[in-house]
Amino acid sequence: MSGTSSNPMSHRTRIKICGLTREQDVDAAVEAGADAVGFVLYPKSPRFVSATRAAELARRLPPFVSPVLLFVNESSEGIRAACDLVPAAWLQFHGDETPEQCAQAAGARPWMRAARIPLDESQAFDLVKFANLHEQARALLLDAHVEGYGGGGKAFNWSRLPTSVNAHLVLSGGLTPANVTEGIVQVRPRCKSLAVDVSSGVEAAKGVKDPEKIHRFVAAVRAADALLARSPNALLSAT
Ligand SMILES: O=C(O)c1ccccc1N[C@@H]1O[C@H](COP(=O)(O)O)[C@@H](O)[C@H]1O
Repeated sequence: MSGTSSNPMSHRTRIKICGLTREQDVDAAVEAGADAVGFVLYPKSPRFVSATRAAELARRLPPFVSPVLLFVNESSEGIRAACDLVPAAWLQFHGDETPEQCAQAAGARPWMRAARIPLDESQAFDLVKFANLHEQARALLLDAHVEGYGGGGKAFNWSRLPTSVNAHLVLSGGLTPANVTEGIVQVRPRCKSLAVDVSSGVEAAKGVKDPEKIHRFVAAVRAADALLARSPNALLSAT
């Protein structure tokens, strides 16, 4: 398995803005250039929306901006019902689901699996093994291991990741306009392609996005893309 930093697919970092609950926040994410928007269908989350509400918000999306339905240990009936309401959605499994449960619940739909990476660096996490276990996932989302499963605004140490992972990765966990450029520069050379996912880092309050932070986040992602276009392995070769 080798890293694919020279892969032209990897030259534009995709952006997902997650935890949307309001029309104006969906519009702000689209207007800023998001490729995907996420709806949290986990009742314990402060960003929870029902499947009906997610469908209502998803109907605002223009072509080629994908809705993502985020589940934490949801029943297969619950997942199926939500998918019926938001037919074009990607699925994000962010709980304790097994690879088999994810694949079975998703059926033909594209899905990604959250890997919850310990903040305590004395605890090991084998991402290559995780990728092999989840080979049917279209992407692996890397988040910090926080209480409540996610949306904790905490970043793990990106330099702990293996130098080469044969998977499409979605970097998340505590990303902000101030740190996302560095996150991309650190992680993109290690994988097939990279997207980033942010929730807390572009909020004014839990479940309420700040359009100005969204714009700054997107600008910081584009700055990383420009940096990597000039020097694809800038950070890895310096370490
Ligand atoms: O947003 C939530 O409340 C949430 C709840 C349960 C699981 C995942 C959740 N959000 C996802 O967590 C990561 C990191 O978010 P943050 O940027 O650190 O706030 C992200 O993928 C969210 O989609």
